[in-house]
Amino acid sequence: MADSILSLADIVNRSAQTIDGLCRKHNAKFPDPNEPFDVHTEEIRNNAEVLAAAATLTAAAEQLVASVWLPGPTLIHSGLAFHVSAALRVAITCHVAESLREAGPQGAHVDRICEGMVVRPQTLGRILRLLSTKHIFREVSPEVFANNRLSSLLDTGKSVAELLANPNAKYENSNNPLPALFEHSTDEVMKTASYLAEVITDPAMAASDEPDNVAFSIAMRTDKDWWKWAESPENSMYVQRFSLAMSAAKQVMPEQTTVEGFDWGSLPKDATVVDVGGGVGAASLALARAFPDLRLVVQDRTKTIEQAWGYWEKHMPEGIASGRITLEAHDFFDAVQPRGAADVYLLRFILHDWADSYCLKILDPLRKVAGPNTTLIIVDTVLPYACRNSNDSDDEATPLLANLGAVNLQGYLVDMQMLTLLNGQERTAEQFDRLLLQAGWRVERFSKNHIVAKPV
Ligand SMILES: C[S@@+](CC[C@H](N)C(=O)[O-])C[C@H]1O[C@@H](n2cnc3c(N)ncnc32)[C@H](O)[C@@H]1O
Repeated sequence: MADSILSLADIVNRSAQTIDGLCRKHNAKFPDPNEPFDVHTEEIRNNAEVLAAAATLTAAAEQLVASVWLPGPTLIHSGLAFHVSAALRVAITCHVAESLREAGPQGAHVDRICEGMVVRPQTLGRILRLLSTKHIFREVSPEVFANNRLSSLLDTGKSVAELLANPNAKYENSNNPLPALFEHSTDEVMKTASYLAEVITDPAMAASDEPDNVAFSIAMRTDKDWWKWAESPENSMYVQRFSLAMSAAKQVMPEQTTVEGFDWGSLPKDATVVDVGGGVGAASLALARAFPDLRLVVQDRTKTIEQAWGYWEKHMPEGIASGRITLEAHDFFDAVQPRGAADVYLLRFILHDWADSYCLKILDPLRKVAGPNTTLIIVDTVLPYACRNSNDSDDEATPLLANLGAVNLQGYLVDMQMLTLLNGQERTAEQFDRLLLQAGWRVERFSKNHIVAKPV
């Protein structure tokens, strides 16, 4: 057997022993995959040392499977993976996780899960068996399914009776935004992704940076870009779901990371931070709470700023009343930045929505008015290469993929989402360096997905 395979198996084994040792040290039980998700039993997995060992184990185990299992079936699994996505959407629309929560640990027969719904038991049973094979749900006995840790994340917390009475309100007043994220991903995002090959082999579409000339345009039969499409009243169902989906996505990088991602305390008293495309101002709110001396300007599209008034009225009315917080409708493609030379321009999850040519249009007005001490802070995922490069200082002897494969897959999947929905992209550090230099900004440092730049 190849040394690399033995070495991967050894990494899996040693990482598992590390986790076991840490669990004993902290007198904790590692979360049982067959029990529903619960923040208390998850605590040990979030311990930094346990998380690091779990990441190494996951990267090694996934690479081991790809190295050992038959190449044909391995590829077929990737080629047909969309069936798992489609099945996941069915489980959500048929309220299976809620039904199985009500059934308890012994589970429920598929006949019972289907009660009150159009779906046929023999069909849903096949769909749940596929998901159980992917460790989402458990088939506890033939045709009887129960929730497990993964499937319980699909539970909105509502009763099945309530959901059947009003299925369109599934996400209203739910504390769990994950089902909305998965339904958004497995509906319009999945349909959109299926046109990627057509788009990148069509000479006109392939050469286009336009956000209204993408796979999404074909899938949703629209000539509007995502932003204008989302503002159309007939798409309000998608937009509500998307807003909730984004609150789930934000859990991965909460506003607090921006409070910690830069030394805001080093700015002069009363420094002005312009949150360009700041949404309703969630990151600005976190900054305003942590640094009472900052003056914050939240700029976004007119419709978003209309919502922002209610948001600030609820969370920090005194900030608006004192003039410390300014809400401003402003199109970031306008040639003039109305705030002039600010101390900081913050672009949080903005550039990944756009192709380079559009990013330059956003960055140019900021560079024109920037003073010598102005700081530009970009918050976006910085994607590593899948190979080692000359800047890497880590262990070259490890057989693991340089980006840890499965552990960091999400960034590359979101990159595809940006490409197909918006003509946007997640970028590598080198791509950020080049783009920002072209716009007249020099990167000073990269730190935890916060890119700090100064005028050239
Ligand atoms: C991915 S969201 C990021 C929001 C916010 N920065 C955050 O971190 O939560 C992108 C934001 O860009 C805004 N946006 C899109 N096009 C815009 C434009 N032309 N001018 C100003 N804002 C725009 C959207 O309304 C949205 O709030």
